Amino acid sequence: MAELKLSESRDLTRIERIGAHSHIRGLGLDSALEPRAVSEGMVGQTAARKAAGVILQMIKDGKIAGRAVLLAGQPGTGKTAIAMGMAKSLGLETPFAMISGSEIFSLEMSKTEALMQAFRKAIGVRIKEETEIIEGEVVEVQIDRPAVAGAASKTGKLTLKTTEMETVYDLGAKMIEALGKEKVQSGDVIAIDKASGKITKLGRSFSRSRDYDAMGRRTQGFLALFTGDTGEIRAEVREQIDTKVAEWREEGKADIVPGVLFIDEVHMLDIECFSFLNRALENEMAPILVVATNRGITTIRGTNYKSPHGIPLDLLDRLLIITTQPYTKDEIRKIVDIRCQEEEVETSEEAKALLTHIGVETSLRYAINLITAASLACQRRKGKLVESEDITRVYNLFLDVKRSTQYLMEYQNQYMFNEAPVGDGDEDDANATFLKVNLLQQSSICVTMTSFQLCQCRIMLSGAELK
Ligand SMILES: Nc1ncnc2c1ncn2[C@@H]1O[C@H](COP(=O)(O)OP(=O)(O)OP(=O)(O)O)[C@@H](O)[C@H]1O
Repeated sequence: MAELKLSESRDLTRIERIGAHSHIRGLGLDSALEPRAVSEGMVGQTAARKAAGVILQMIKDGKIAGRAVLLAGQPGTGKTAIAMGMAKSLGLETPFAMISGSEIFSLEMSKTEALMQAFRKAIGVRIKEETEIIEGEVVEVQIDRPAVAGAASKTGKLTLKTTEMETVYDLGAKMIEALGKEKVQSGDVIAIDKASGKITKLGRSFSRSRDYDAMGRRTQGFLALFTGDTGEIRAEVREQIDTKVAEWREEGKADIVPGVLFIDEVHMLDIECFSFLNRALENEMAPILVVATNRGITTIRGTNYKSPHGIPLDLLDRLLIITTQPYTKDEIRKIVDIRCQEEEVETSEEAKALLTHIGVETSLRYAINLITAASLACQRRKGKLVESEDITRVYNLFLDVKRSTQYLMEYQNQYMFNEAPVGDGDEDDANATFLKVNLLQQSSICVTMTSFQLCQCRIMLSGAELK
């Protein structure tokens, strides 16, 4: 029974979720910030990765505040992947906060408060603490037991050996208790924090030649984010925290570490938020703002004006813009390879080639999504290697956007509230134009599809043209 439980719990702990970007481990740059073709899970997109690397260097140097970067590009061209790469390269010491533009509308607080909290999450305070640590190998612990129980508190002696010398320390009741709790015995290697009396067992000494620092002074740093996760924070509380942090900075007890705030889908913000961002970036403690969008020229939310990416021109003017480019077939193939590995799906070369073809004809995301689904299809037929037939099976089960749109166009009359262009005759209607453009874009893709699909597409196109 006990064995069963053990194996059950072991299985449970082995479950690891694989996210859309879990294969990204950095930006894949060398020490001269030159992008390697395939590195740290990153493929291609070299110009954008290099530009992101320069920003990263600026962040690491800590010399700039309030810079903002825009990652702009078509859907699925790796904008979020690059932002994740930046986050991974920064390491744990630099805060990285990530939100999606739409999140700020769904929280129980004002939009600007939500943005303010996101900003503060991306700013770290490193508090420097000088502590005295004694580290060494325990030679002997000697505890004097009081003659009558409870008559007086315990005392004792601890002999600690370092490379240079052996030192005997007098022990008080607190230290004796701490040694007991850690079950410290002769031969253990321990560290004692003199200020708090905390004892940490580092291990056992096998050879007595190890080097230890006795009374070494170390700077212990920790990062405390001065933000709150629960509801609105009153302005006074925020001010009090800021005053305290300013005091610590003056006394040299703390450093401010501006990190990175990444806002994905930035076009979802509205004019008030954009105005807030303009202002917030002026602050000397402001983090680096990285925003991403896949929108073209579109309406700025909250206004009737259109602007590139739906971002007001004054904010756009402050942004360093990095564009991402569509992937080549070869790059898609490499990303498919990496994802198959990441999702632990053994896939035949032929199946990978088919996935690549699908990625080129539909979208990279769709191709990636088919990997795990195809692996399930493979398991069903008790196969060991995902083959083209598995890919074809799931390709027929799950539609990509283009085939789904085709289907919609065909059966639109049977749907509720459809606003498709057929028959309404209004040339200015935005939806109609969008769908028409969509249809026209599909025509080139359909050519490579089956003759049945090609025929369907022609019918639809002629329908759109007829109107
Ligand atoms: N250069 C790359 N190297 C490795 N994987 C990538 C690369 N670019 C994209 N991917 C992967 O492809 C998928 C889609 O990319 P991603 O989500 O980054 O696109 P995006 O540009 O943010 O798209 P959208 O505009 O739709 O948000 C993700 O799983 C991502 O990790």
